[in-house]
Amino acid sequence: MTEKTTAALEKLRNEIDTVDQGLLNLLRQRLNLVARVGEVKHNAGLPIYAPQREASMLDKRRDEAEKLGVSPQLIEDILRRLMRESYQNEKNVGFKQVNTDINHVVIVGGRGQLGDLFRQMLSLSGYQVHILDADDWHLADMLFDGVGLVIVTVPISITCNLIRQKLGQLPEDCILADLTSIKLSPMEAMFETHSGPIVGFHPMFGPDVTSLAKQVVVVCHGREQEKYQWLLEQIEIWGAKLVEAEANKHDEAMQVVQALRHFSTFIYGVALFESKADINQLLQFSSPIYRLELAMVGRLFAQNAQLYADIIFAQTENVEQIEGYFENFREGLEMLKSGDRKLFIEKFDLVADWLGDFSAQFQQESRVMLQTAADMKVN
Ligand SMILES: O=C(O)C(=O)C[C@]1(C(=O)O)C=C[C@@H](O)C=C1
Repeated sequence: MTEKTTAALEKLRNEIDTVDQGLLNLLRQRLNLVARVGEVKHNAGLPIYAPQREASMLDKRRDEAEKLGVSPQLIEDILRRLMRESYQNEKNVGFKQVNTDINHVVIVGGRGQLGDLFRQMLSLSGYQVHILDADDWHLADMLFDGVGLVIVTVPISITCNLIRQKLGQLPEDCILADLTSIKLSPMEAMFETHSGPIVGFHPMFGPDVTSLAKQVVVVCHGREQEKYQWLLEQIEIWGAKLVEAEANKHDEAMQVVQALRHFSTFIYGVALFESKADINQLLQFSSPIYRLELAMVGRLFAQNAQLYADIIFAQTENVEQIEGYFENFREGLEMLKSGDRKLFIEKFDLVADWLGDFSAQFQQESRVMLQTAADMKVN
């Protein structure tokens, strides 16, 4: 069925079209300027992400919007979206190479998604990168000859053995780094195996990101930081934020952030499957927040089972965390069975108090996400 219209409406729509075309031309102009910014940053070795510039620009545009009777949130949303585009475009120019003296780089496990992302970023920065994957070990001696940096990014379950068994003969001054999502045991393995510079990283994002701008990379310092300082600077030029952590503290946090989270999502998927839920129908009746929930579940099962098994089975402490969670569930179920609404409300208030200002912050963040999810809907 065609939508109803009137002559007056069509006239106004024509004017809107003209304004939107004007916006398009302005976008083109902005993209051209951003491309030039990319060149300048590339030559000067400046990071792709400039948080202070973003904050001051957003402040000014919000003030100006208010004076024009435009919602400040509207201009902020638009500019944030445009800046996401900028990260992408500035990346295409490549990045300044911080260390031009380093010999070639070898990524062990470089055909995995994360390895490939690091290969891309290092290549875009002018480094000579070689991949060493499961089938390439016959080339190892040749590739390790004179190597300046070795990055290990293989499944967690084989990381430590691989380091101990295969990386004992690296050149003394070669930097040995890993990208494993737990840090204590790989760091121990690297310390035992290699006597030169060592550093552990955990990139806190999926390999499907299009730019590293604003992404967090955890760094666990190992040995001879002065020798790998350039690599930290290089990662910052890619736009990522480095967060320093001690390996054991990092691993403790991962029990909650990764193992508990992914395990709950996994069980939720299992429950949907066991109850033979009709996903189409659920989607039809879903509120925006439930759509996000399904997106989280769907995203997990769209990926590699081995990867999630690796994360969930990585630390024995994960079992304790999950057992604790199971106990909370059991108590919650008792409360439900006995119809104890009072207890529910008491617990609810307790948690809300404990979250404090974070609840308001998370509510605001989720509001933006829900609105974005609603914008994506076509009918
Ligand atoms: O001004 C810069 O440094 C830019 O790279 C441009 C721009 C933008 O699109 O306005 C993009 C990324 C930065 O984080 C800040 C601003």
